[in-house]
Amino acid sequence: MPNAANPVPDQPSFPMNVSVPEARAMLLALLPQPEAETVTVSEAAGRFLANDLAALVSHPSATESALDGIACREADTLGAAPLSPVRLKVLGESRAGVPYTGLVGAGECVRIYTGAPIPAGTDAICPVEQLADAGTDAVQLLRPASSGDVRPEGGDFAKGEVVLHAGLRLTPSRLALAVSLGHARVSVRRRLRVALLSTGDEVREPGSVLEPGQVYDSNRYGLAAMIREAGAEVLDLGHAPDSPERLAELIDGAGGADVLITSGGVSMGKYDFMRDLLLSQGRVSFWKVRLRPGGPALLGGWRGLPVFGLPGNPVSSLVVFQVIVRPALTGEPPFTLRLRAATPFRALSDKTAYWRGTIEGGTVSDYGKQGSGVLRSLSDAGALVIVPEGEPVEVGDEVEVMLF
Ligand SMILES: Nc1nc2c(c(=O)[nH]1)N[C@H]1C(S)=C(S)[C@@H](COP(=O)(O)OP(=O)(O)OC[C@H]3O[C@@H](n4cnc5c(N)ncnc54)[C@H](O)[C@@H]3O)O[C@H]1N2
Ligand code: MOO
Repeated sequence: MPNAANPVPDQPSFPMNVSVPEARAMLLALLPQPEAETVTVSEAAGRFLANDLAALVSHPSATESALDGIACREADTLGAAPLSPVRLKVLGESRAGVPYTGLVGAGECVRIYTGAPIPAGTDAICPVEQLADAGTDAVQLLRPASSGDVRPEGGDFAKGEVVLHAGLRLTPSRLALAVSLGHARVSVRRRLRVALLSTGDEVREPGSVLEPGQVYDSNRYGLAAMIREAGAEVLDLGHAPDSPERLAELIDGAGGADVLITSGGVSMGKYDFMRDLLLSQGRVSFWKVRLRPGGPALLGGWRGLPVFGLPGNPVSSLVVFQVIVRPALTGEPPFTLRLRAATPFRALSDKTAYWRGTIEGGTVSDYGKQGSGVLRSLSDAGALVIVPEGEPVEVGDEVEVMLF
């Protein structure tokens, strides 16, 4: 039945009840590919690579020791044991950055430190813990030296090898890798500019005094943090009251953004203006996605600007961001793992459910309070359990889980 307050057209001009993958793909199709820019590696943290990165050097740059000890010939040390130690003559030392340049022969060794190149003629390491002192010029090995404690030149990557691929996000470990490949500056995509607007007469700034029925604008702050975590820039448009005119004015202020994300006002109530505003002055690409929480999500456009309308319920807005918007902004599919269910999880007949779950001992349990207004469920539970349409989960079943 159409709702008299905010009727849904009998024959809507836009798709309704799209699937989660369809919603992601439709949003992705509206986002621009930001230009490439060259920045220093310090500035590149969290950005997306525009080009493949090849190694400018090999790592290790020489065959080197993984331990502090001595470098020698493995064949000389076979059979070494505490009761039958092998004695080797010490010729000198090899330090990281200051290699030993001579040749090591049979019955000889060189003191060596972690990361130092192994001298010519040697192929194995014996750590200091397995050496007995035999004066300044000799050592006794209490066990054979091992070629496994040698790191071969280029064993991590070889000069010229493509190690990081275009599109990858420079996480801290990848940034460290880019530096170790020899890059001081890298070509990355400009950060997407995401305008953010929350709506609703009852929504108030943190720090203000609430009247009954009012709520703090938790969505806008949570979403801003999630946008930044996704590697994008936030253009904070603040908060709009339930007035289509004021909403339109504020949306017009999103100039220069690549996409606008709004919170609230997408459902069926008399004061839910987002859909009709886009229909009358912009366009609607879809309304409603087959997921819970977050079913009333909306995608459309406003004078060339893509607009994604998140539902106002606090859990719904953050979950829809994580499940649909983040993958489109980052190009990364959501990271999921499979765990056994320690409790049953209910299925919905026509929607994928993202129930809050608690992970313990390698299993996941129903958090219990699954209401879309129970914001603390996301913080307490820490996981979203993905239950496909019409497929209830029994105890012991494997389920797909997103960490949150
Ligand atoms: N008759 C129907 N009613 C509702 C339906 C429906 O299908 N038929 N869908 C429900 C679902 S599901 C959701 S989700 C919500 C989404 O509604 P809106 O996007 O229109 O959100 P609002 O009405 O503006 O607010 C809902 C709720 O969230 C609180 N809120 C809003 N903004 C914020 C904010 N920035 N920070 C914190 N909390 C916020 C708001 O006070 C309300 O309590 O609609 C259901 N209704
Ligand atoms: O999708 Mo709504 O989030 O169920 O409350």
